[in-house]
Amino acid sequence: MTQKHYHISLYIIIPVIFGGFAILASVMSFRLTEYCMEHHLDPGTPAFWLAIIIGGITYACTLLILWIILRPVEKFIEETKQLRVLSDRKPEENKKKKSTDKIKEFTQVFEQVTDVLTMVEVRKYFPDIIADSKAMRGVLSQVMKVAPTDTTVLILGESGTGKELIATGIYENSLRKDKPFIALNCTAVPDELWESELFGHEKGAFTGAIAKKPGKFELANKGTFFLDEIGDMPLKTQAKLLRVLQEGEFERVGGLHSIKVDIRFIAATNKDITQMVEEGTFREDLYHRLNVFPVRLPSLRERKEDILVLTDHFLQKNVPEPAKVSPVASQLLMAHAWPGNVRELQNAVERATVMCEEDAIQAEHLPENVKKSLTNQTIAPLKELLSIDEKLEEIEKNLIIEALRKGGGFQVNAAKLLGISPRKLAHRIGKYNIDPKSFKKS
Ligand SMILES: Nc1ncnc2c1ncn2[C@@H]1O[C@H](COP(=O)(O)OP(=O)(O)OP(=O)(O)O)[C@@H](O)[C@H]1O
Repeated sequence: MTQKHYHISLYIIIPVIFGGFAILASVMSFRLTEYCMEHHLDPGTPAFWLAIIIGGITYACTLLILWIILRPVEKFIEETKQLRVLSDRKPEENKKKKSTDKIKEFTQVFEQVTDVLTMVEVRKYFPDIIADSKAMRGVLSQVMKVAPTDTTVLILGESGTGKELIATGIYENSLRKDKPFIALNCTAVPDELWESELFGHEKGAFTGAIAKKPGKFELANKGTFFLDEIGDMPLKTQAKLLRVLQEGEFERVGGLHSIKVDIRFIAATNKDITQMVEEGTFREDLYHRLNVFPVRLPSLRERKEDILVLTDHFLQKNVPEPAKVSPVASQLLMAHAWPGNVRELQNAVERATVMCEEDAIQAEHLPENVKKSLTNQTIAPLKELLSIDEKLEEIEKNLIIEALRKGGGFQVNAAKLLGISPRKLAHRIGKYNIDPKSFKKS
């Protein structure tokens, strides 16, 4: 005989049990009072004992339910706290916390687990993208959601922030990953070639059209079309692109019949496209068609936690036995504003690798503008540092970030490197809003 299993939600069971107790208590008190009145007895003493009994049973049931629910959670917390990847505190500190603030402890471990899982997810699905910072992981979790759909994505971000890398990541995690990926850099197309580049042409359509040629739209059919630097597309071409986006059809230059296509579009720009719309240099209707799922990539200045991880990544990419980065060089890399973002960093690391003949990259191996970055902080574009205190704070913040990275994200290690107590370090981490978890290696 097959056994049937019924799964009832705890949200139903627990209210039913406690509701049942409340009803039972009311019915029994009513009956008791009725009985006492019929027999001319004082209901005070029996009511007191009834309350004690029902209270005791409810208390025991609550304990049992809590034990059943919390036992696996506590086991999970205990086991995960043993993992090196999660524990950034000494065991004694963990014990102290456990007895005083259990909810806080649970929340902290759950947050750490989620953090590590997102890092693992990022590395699994985007192996070429280094994204340890919270900001970038947030972007990638958005990208993960949109990748397997056919939704049009508009990637915004300064030059060198990795827009092309993200577009490739979307394609590789999409349902069209076995179909063509056609990329077109809109800055690279001369004005007179736009039409034949996109739509292709028939033989004899114009002088020099000696044979029929398919355009990018035709090549991208059933696949993905990445329009890089879309802000540089001429207005005339924008109108034609809009038709393909809306109706999925076009004609070859010199052609008479329409060709239907099924394309997933990804566009990217480093320009302020809303301002372009306001100025009339970008079509508003096309902007709305493209802006279905905008993804904004933060500049490297906004995710300083990624700088040294990216540096290590590029060092490992260049040579089999990569050099280390000296503390002073790390400090300079952290202090630079990186207007050219990841691309500029990549070039600086490549140059340093060539220049460096020792086992550690020193300040002198870095480009001139990076070497000057600590002094340049007086005119740092984002923060407009005015006073010496602000400059010192920025340097202190950078030193903490560097120590956290070296200490693998463990505050105890970082505090030792900095020669301060973990308590002081925790205070400063809070002050500068640094996320120590993002320095942990999964
Ligand atoms: N998160 C990252 N991890 C690893 N490499 C990165 C990352 N972001 C960017 N890069 C590298 O930096 C370089 C520039 O990236 P990419 O071309 O994608 O930037 P972009 O935003 O498209 O630049 P542009 O606007 O100038 O076209 C590439 O070599 C890319 O591999």
